[in-house]
Amino acid sequence: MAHASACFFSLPHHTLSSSRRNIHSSNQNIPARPPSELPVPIARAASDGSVNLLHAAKRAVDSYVTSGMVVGLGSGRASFLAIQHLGRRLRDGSLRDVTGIPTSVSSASEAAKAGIPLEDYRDSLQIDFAFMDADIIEEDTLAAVIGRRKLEGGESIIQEKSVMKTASNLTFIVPDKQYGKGLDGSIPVLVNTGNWMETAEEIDDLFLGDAEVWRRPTFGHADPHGGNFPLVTSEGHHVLDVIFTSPILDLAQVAKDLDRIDGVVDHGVISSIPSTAIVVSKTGVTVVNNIVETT
Ligand SMILES: O=C(CO)[C@H](O)[C@H](O)COP(=O)(O)O
Repeated sequence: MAHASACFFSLPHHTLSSSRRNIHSSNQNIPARPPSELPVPIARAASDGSVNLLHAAKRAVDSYVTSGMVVGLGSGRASFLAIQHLGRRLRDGSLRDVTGIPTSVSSASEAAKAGIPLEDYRDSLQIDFAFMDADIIEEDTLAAVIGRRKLEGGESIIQEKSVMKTASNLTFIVPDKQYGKGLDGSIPVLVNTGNWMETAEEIDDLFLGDAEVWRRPTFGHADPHGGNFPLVTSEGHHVLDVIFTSPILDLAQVAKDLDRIDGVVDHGVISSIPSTAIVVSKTGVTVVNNIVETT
């Protein structure tokens, strides 16, 4: 089984000229069968929208993966469904010669179970397509936040972002309640451990009144200092959760502001790259993109 490499390099950002950016959305609702027509366990799932999560995961694979591709395998519930579907398509022979690049230890393990041939991420890789769950997606820009979840050893926001930025084509899968404008909640920020408190104070000053900054604990009691067991990631960083209590109006700007602070290594915002979002609701899925149209 391939393990995610801990060695990452700084990769070129894809840039979008804002004047050329043409955001459009296509409402492609896949009608869901009414729960009454479905077998009982699926009917139960339908009522909470998880059948549509499966539709979205299948759609990410069926619309974008073709034989011979190198595919970045995301992390999270929908990504794991997509990994399982990709494994099934490889087993039934409708797809061939696909190589998976896991974004995390858990996606590597899910892919190994699904029988997907894997390679570790490396700087020189060409990744044709990647899919990923997101914690939130900003409407229109499709800037995303990842990494709110508990990191279960070996997980790496840096690795996940490297795979996503390298992919020629990127699709997020997100529930509709996590898609919109002015969403709030936390943004994880990776910081050097030595001067973490100064870094935390600078971030606190930057977002004064809009956010609180808490160091993430490994387990147990949490407080602004990270409790008795503050988390140190596999790459040796602390995670500061910048918890926005006011709506975040411009995620790309938040990312730029964070990038300027000494001691900040990376963060969970991914912005300004061409991407598609498959937005999942109880009634279906909607596909939205921010792809630049060249004329
Ligand atoms: O951080 C993330 C990926 O890096 C995802 O946002 C996270 O895994 C979401 O998980 P789920 O969709 O299962 O709630």
